Amino acid sequence: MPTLAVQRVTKTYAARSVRANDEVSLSVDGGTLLAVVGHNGAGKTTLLSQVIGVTRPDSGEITLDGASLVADPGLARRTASMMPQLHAPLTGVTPRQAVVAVARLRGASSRDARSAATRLFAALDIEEFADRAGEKLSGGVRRLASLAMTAVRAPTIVLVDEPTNDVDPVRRPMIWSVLRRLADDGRIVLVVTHNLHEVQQTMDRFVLMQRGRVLMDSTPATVAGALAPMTLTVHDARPGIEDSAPRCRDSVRRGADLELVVAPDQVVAVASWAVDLTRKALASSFALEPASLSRLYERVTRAG
Ligand SMILES: Nc1ncnc2c1ncn2[C@@H]1O[C@H](COP(=O)(O)OP(=O)(O)OP(=O)(O)O)[C@@H](O)[C@H]1O
Repeated sequence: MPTLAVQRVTKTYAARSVRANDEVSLSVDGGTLLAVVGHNGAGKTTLLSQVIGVTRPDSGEITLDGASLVADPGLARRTASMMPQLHAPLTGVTPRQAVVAVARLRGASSRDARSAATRLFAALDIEEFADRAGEKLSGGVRRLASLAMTAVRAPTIVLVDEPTNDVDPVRRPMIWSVLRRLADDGRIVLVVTHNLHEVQQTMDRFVLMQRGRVLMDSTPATVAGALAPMTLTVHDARPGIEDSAPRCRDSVRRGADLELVVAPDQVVAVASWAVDLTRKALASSFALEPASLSRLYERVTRAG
């Protein structure tokens, strides 16, 4: 299996003195679907563009099986394929022409390129748009076509920046299936996304970035195990009611709402307390939710 190693990579954009990546380190093996999550401006795209050799780190090293992608950006571009955050230029070409052309550039015969394109259009359910001029496509279909260009005859590393943006809820799982297949075939797949629910459902591992640094490097399964507590949100909670709450791990005010982190053995007591609050009109309603990556993200980024 190939291994991508990012070692203490730092990048500051001189124009704005922004330290976009600050000693970022991670190691990813082939077969891994890795999510890169974090607030806007956390440095996710900067990390990807250094892996593919478009941006050069100020310091640190990026290697694929020991070979430096920093010293040889040409190697980076040959061994990595990237779907950019912005739409791929599809003006004047159809998705089929674009995907076939990329496959041919990556060494496929004309026949193999055409059948690979057809398979991807079917997998993403965009066959009906495959021969339509790029400028006449909707934003979502253009993004799916861009993903097909990235995935066709993909090299060892696949980098994908916010693939599910503006794609409908029926086709979004198809995107994850295509990415999963790329990883299952032994590739290293890094996906920048803001969709934490999809990360929790589909990814092997995630790194959480904040202000250029890696705050967490974990797996959705670990998070689910470590976060056995539930969250109770009491809406329109009267000031001071937290004093009467049964024992809970943490409580925080969010405007008119009160949020409590509740251990499993306290769920019943806390739920009946919340029912009582609504009966006495001390709160309008409440919601009890299981632990989620979204909750963890909120907590970790607030603290970090
Ligand atoms: N070419 C550039 N020149 C100057 N500053 C830049 C450049 N590209 C990015 N930045 C800055 O570097 C920081 C990290 O940007 P980056 O695009 O890597 O973040 P991101 O995590 O991908 O954000 P988003 O989720 O909004 O896409 C931001 O403060 C951004 O404004």
